[in-house]
Amino acid sequence: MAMSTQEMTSGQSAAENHSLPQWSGKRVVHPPATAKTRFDVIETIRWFRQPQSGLYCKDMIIRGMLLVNDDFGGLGHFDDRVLITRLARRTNESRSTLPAAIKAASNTLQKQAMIGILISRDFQKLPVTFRDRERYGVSGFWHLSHVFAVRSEGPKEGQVHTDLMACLVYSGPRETMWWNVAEDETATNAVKVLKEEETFDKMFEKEECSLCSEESLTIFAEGWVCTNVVCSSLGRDQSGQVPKTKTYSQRFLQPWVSQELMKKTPPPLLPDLLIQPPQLTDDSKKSFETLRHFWRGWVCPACATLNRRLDYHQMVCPCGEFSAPSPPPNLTLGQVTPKEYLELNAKNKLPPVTIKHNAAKLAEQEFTDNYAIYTWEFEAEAKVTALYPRTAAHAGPNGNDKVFEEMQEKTRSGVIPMKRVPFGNSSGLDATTRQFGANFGRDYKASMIMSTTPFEQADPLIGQLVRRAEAVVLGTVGMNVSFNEALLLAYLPEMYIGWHDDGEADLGDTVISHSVGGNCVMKFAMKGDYWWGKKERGDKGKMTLAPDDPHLPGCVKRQERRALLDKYRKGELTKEQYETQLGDVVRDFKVSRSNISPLLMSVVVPHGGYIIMHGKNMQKYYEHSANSTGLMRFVMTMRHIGDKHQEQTLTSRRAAAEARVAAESVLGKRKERSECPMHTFASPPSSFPPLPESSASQTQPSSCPAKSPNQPLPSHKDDTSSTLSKLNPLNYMPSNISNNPEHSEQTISLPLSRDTSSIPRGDGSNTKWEYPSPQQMYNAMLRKGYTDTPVDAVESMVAVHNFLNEGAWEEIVTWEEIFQGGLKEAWRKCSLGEEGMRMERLRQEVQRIRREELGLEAANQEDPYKPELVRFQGRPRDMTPKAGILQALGYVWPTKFGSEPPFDRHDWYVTRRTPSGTTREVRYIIDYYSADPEPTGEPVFYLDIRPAIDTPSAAVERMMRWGGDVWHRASGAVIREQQKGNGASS
Ligand SMILES: O=C(O)CCC(=O)C(=O)O
Ligand SMILES: [Fe+2]
Repeated sequence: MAMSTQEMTSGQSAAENHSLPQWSGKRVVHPPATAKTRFDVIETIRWFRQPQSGLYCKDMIIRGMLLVNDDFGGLGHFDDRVLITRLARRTNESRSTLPAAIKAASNTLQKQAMIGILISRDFQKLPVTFRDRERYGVSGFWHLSHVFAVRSEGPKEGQVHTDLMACLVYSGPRETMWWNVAEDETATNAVKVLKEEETFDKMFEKEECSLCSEESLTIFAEGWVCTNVVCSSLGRDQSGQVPKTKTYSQRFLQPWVSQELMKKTPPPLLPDLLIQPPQLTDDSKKSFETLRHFWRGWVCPACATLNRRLDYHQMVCPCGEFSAPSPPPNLTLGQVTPKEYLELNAKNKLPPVTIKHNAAKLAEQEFTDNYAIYTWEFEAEAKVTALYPRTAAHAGPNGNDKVFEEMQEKTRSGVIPMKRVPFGNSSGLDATTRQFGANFGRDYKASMIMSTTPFEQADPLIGQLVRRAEAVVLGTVGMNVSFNEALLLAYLPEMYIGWHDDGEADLGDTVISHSVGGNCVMKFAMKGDYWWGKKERGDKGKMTLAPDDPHLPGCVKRQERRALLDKYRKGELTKEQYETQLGDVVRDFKVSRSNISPLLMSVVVPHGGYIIMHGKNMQKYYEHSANSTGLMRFVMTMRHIGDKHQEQTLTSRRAAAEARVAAESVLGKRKERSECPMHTFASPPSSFPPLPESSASQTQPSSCPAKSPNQPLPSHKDDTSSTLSKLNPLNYMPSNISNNPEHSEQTISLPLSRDTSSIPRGDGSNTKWEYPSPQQMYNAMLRKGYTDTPVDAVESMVAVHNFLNEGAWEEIVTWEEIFQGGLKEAWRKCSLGEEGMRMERLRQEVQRIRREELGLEAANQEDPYKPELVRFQGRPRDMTPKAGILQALGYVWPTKFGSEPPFDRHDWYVTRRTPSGTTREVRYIIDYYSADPEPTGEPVFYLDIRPAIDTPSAAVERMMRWGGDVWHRASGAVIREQQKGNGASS
């Protein structure tokens, strides 16, 4: 088993022979480093990758261990010189990494490699010798002397644990070790160095294993066990039994270390971090690479504390003695993205896509000037659309390159602050995200705890990218989504995001990410629960198979599982039998991600690329992860959180056309599917939308449902229109207005249902305009800054609003009935007078019903063209005090309104079919007036509605009908009658 010194030395890599750490020319000796918790060590020393596995393995050799509190296990033993600790565990129910641990332990033994052990200062069971030195957080280095397994019965019937145990012998601190303390006589003397002629073997009684023929040492006081890590009777005695009592034999615990081992040069434990302190000046790639650990942790040169790195911008030690602002240097794309990828893009070749298990099939592909667009489908209604940029999408003042540059500047300067934040609750309180992040819009709590910046206060770049992403989603997957949340992540080298889904409750189905800077590899897999069988928490928190295990298309052994489930449902199997048999069916299925589920697909996301996850089961059944490969990468993922049903497939031709326009400005012109991408690339790049100069470049909202991709997100600063017009859903009420309570002080819950108006939409969709729910109305008011809106007034506000709009529409329909047949016909109708026209309408209605009863075709003139409302525009006048509106809308009814000017004005655009059969748009002007309220307290409004004088005929129309403006009173019937009596209605 033993190797010669020569072999051992040559086994060490040159990289491990570092010189001693230097801090500003002064050697830090005492203490070298200290950490309070396991997480501090893990965050600082990249070797210890995970909080749960305090082992550092490299090349399948154990190089370091981390001990916190009692985590060396119940079977452990710790005295001044001997440490027995668990390396890995396996139960008969779980698939674990035990074989890998055995291999690593075996290699470590064979190479007699030294193991650096770090012990947190919280460690309770430290023996006296170490307690003195515990403040260093580092115990020194140790050798692995034995590895053996102990099998024991678990708490459950039939459950068997196999613990892989390691025995380590203290080899003392060494001069050349970085953590060397000046002199530690106690510790050094504690090690009883074996004489040259002594060997390990001579110290122990041995037995030969009947299976592997290896001689093993007596470990337990009661007997021998085979300690050959590759023997199948590992941990058993000669009769094949697991020893019943497990007391370590005193002889086994005797401290010793060989002369040979003492001669070995130990590897430094923190080579990069300590030897290469951050260089903050040079912006070359080289110096950035040398900073590769600075995202993790750093050692304070003043107090030698291991500090985690949470802030993107600076390092400040709690000791108060040291701080170093360390913005990462601005990087060029050549530095962050492997050259070949940039060239691949330039040549218009796609980055590689790996599909495993035939799990995703290529459903669609499309090419535009700026992107190649591929969509893959998973079997259970989930899709991934990837957009690979062409050079056109990178170049120019507005391309992805510029976005990357601007991102760097804004995150460096702190305009967009990036922080690492605590995870949710899954990984322990102390864990922080493996990326820097900033959230905008709604809270996104799926995997991390992060404060959020409202869109209105966010840097314009964020809004611009959100709008662009919305256009991309519209133009590619045809979804009209208003994203209300954007998570910006920044990845430095070695940063990543682990397996997760983006499926926060009530999260929209479509999630898009836009990546700039370095590449990343994004992976997709079915969630383990669905792959192996859907688990649920049963009695006493125990996980059992869900009786409705969906065995999705593509899951492991689907047919067999289905058959078993059928039997179970028919009562032919008990739940236990079903679970056992299902376990047997899936047990031996080999997967690449041990005990989770196999990789379904992995894609390279290049600089400028978009990934759209969509389909209703994407987040439910599948999960994804992303590993960045460049030196720096930003990715913004956008989601719609909250309102369900916000995403609508574009049905109308008009909406689709508008979407196309918006999308085209980002994607460029579409290419024929058959067209070769190499070929189409030769065409000149289409105009790319400009980045906004600043927040001042906000544009007025347009009537187009497809937002301009460069339009920043709404901000109340520029909003000068009245409350009424802001709240009017027909008047650009933001389609993404939330239908959930947003205001922490909202104590009364408001209805979420939305009434459908009687007003047809003029977009060819054959649908009616929808009014906002009271909750939406309230949210809209809060968004506009009217935070003192009384909640209990909102429902009446909505009612009044809807009523006003219905009244306005009724009036417009009347105008249209008169004038759509042309002026001549209109004159005939007008000459009948108002009463006459009412009679005429009644006559037509009776005729229509009679014809229907007789089964006759509707007569042309009896089935007039129904006008449709295309769009609205609020044109409030100066005097629109908010208080007046609130009063008018029903909270505190004022006793007098007097003769106030109109409190709001709208322009409504309506379709009209002319006698020649063409359709044109007619504009109506509506002035809203309020009047004295009813004695009962009901508010009274007047709407003055007339066609705008956009054309000479409109002027004639107005004269013809009234000879002037008409007052339409849009209040209740009683009021109408009363007004009529007073002669005020005409
Ligand atoms: O880094 C990426 O591209 C993935 C980000 C992601 O999955 C997320 O933000 O949820
Ligand atoms: Fe995600």
